[in-house]
Amino acid sequence: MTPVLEISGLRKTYRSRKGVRNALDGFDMVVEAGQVHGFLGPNGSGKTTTLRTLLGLIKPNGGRMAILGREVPQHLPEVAGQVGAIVESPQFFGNFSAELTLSLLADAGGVNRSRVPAVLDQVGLRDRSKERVKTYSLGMKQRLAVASALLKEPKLLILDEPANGLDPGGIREMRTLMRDLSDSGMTVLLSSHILGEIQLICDSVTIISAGRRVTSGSVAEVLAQHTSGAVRVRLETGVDLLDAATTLREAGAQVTLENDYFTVANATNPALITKVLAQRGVYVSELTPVSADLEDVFLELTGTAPVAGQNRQVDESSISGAKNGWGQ
Ligand SMILES: Nc1ncnc2c1ncn2[C@@H]1O[C@H](COP(=O)(O)OP(=O)(O)OP(=O)(O)O)[C@@H](O)[C@H]1O
Repeated sequence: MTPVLEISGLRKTYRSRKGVRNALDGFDMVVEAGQVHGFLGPNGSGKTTTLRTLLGLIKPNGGRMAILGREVPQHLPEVAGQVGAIVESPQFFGNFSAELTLSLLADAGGVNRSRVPAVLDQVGLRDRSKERVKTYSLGMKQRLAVASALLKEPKLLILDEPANGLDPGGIREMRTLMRDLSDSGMTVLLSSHILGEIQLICDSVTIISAGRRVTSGSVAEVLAQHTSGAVRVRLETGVDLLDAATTLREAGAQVTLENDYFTVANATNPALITKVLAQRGVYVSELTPVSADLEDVFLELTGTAPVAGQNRQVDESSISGAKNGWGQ
């Protein structure tokens, strides 16, 4: 099936009196149909530039982009009707109700007003739709913004930081809304730096750093590729943890002592731990991989600066294997 969104080798250079900045340095991204796709990156990594370029608001310096199989910006007029986007926080008139706001937006966009109650239902604002927008919480205003993007029944919905500034309740509502939209068959591209949320909401992710993709895939794949590599070790009760840790350290392991267990970093061959300890008559009662969360992966990957002028994506770089079982 044709991906809903394909970007390859996208470049954008900003020139100012202070010099030249490569905001996008050969960026690649693919979003498959029906996914809620998280677009993650630290501040200034190029997320907004990517989304604005995709929507024809900025002219790229190179690369290729396609939405629903059509090259953009050349064919943007043909696909624009199938893309809903909120890239900058929309401003609403506080004295208008949500219903009036959406009705006027429907008129302006050539959409039948009969869509208004439907989108109000979709975002859960039907009950409050006759109240003035200035009485709304930030979360409700965000949902109104999403409602405005849903008026034309898009196949692809692009949201830049939709959970920004929301309290936990607002984030939960936004999360439910994203899932409901995805269940209805829509593809959602969500830029965010709220990693826990992305992990909960998204099926797949692309992580960008310094204008390049540093990893992509399903959330599970990304986490699996970047397990912390550490294992947690518990020993039989009564065994001296410090002694056992010293034994492992002497054998070359990186050991961190905790209260009633220790962790061994980069343990590519955990059997080595049991073997070294058993040779000293110490037996392991538990050996568990320490799982990484998206935040660990994000920090690890976005901390790796891409090499200037090198065009390939960072996740295509070769990763050198562990040599001695301790990952060193
Ligand atoms: N109009 C501009 N002129 C010059 N530089 C710009 C311009 N817009 C963005 N940049 C620079 O391009 C880089 C990418 O910015 P962009 O806004 O795309 O990042 P972002 O990932 O969306 O960041 P944030 O999460 O802070 O919104 C940054 O270094 C930014 O300072």
